[in-house]
Parts: sequence; C-alpha cells; structure tokens
Amino acid sequence: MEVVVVKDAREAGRLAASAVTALLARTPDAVLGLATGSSPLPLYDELARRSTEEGLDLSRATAFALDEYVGLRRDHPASYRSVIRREFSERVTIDPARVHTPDGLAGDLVASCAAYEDAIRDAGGIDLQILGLGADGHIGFNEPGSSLASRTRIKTLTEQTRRDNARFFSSLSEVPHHVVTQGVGTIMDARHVVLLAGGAAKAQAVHGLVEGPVTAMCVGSVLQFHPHTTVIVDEAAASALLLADYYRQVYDGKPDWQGL
Ligand SMILES: N[C@@H]1[C@@H](O)[C@H](O)[C@@H](COP(=O)(O)O)O[C@@H]1O
Repeated sequence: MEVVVVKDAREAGRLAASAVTALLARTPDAVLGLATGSSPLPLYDELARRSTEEGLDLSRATAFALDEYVGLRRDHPASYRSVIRREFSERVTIDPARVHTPDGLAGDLVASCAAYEDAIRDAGGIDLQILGLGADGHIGFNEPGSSLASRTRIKTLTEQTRRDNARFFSSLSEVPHHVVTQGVGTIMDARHVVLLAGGAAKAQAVHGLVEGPVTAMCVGSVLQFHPHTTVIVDEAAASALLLADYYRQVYDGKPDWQGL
C-alpha cells in the first residue's frame, strides 16, 4: 500500500487524474470503477479539464459505479446515477452507454446485483477503482461488519452514514436506509485501487485503514491485502498516521517513471 500525503484536494485530484491518464494511454479501453461522495469531485473536475483542454480521450473506456441507493428515483439529484452523469459522464468523452450504475429500483434486487457482478466480469474486470472512505472506514457502502469477501448486494446504512449523506438531500428523513453496493471482494478484484480522503473527520478511518488491524470494523483495512492500492490523503486526513513521515520519505524518493 502506498500512502501519498498531498497539500489539498486539488492536488489529490490531479494525482488521481494522472493515474487515470496514464492507464488510458496504456489501455484506451480501460475499465474504471467510480466513486461518489465529495472526495472524488476534484478528480472528476481534473478529468473534465484534461478532456476539454488536453484532448484526454475516454471514448473507448467503460465505467462501473460502486453503489446506489435503493428506492431513490433515477433522476433524483442525489442518486448516484445522477451524480456520476453530472460530475463525470457529461463532462468527458465517455460513451454514456458504457457507464453503469447498480440498479436500486430493480424488481428483483438480488438478480440485479448478480447481473452487475457479471457485467463487471464480462467487461474484463476493473482496471482502476476510485474509492472514497466513510468516517467509519466504509468503502463503497460496505458498512462495519461487512463480509470481507462480499460481492455486490443490498446493505443497510448506519445512522452515522445516513447523517453524513443527508447534506445531499433536503432532509435526513429523505435519505434511504438501503443501498446496493459492490462488495468488498468485488472491490478487492480491481487491479489498482486509488483511495481519496481529506479532512480531519477522516483521520481515524485513514489510520485504521493503513495502520490498524485488518478488521470488518474498519472495512477499508482489508486493502492492506490488496497488491496495488494508492491512498491519497491531505495533511488533516493524515494527522493520525503513525508513520506519516516515513510515507512522505518513500514518496519523495520515488522515481518519476514509476507513476502511482
Ligand atoms: N457511498 C459513498 C462512499 O463511496 C464514499 O466514499 C463516502 C465518503 O464520502 P465523502 O467523500 O463525501 O466524504 O460517502 C458515501 O458513503
């Protein structure tokens, strides 16, 4: 696991965008995994800028979102389908037909979760998975106690996560209780994971993820078993890391050609 401490969210976005750009240069038909929440927004801004100003080409890429609320209408501004469209698909050259979001309105949610797993597999698996981090250590919507081998399925949100996400809704009562999320095992299958976290509210979760024991109580800690994870954090989110100076030293001494 590589930990990169950056100055601010913009720098985090630029660094993550460079990983996406390098991947697309090698593999124009790459499969991206997309996260929602506020942490990846500077990344999507930078991808949009590179598309407009530098000709970054996503026309052959495919994307799969991590999660979706159950029962929320598709065109609700807080649905992850809407967020991914607004922040990503409509601002880059990707074919909208190749941008997938779990279906939180499916009549048969269990079958729809299995179909989502099949679609990821049929696309060749995810090359680069963007992740945020919940204050309780969740990735996707895999709340504490999630099976570390889980696949795409229905989960119940904790009240903490509902409160955290209420800012995207007109009131807390509007936040759904249930979601569909890629499982922890699904995320672990991605070939490269780039996790973005910023702000002091994430400091303990970042410490647990990077330095804590691997435990379903901090689901992100399972990434310690992942062969290629890059954790990009700002100073505040890095503030509880015991080995922060060491991570800085490692990154500063890294040759440019290595990339992320
Ligand atoms: N399902 C999303 C997660 O994928 C995201 O990582 C988390 C953190 O969001 P933020 O980046 O806004 O702190 O929020 C939601 O719970």
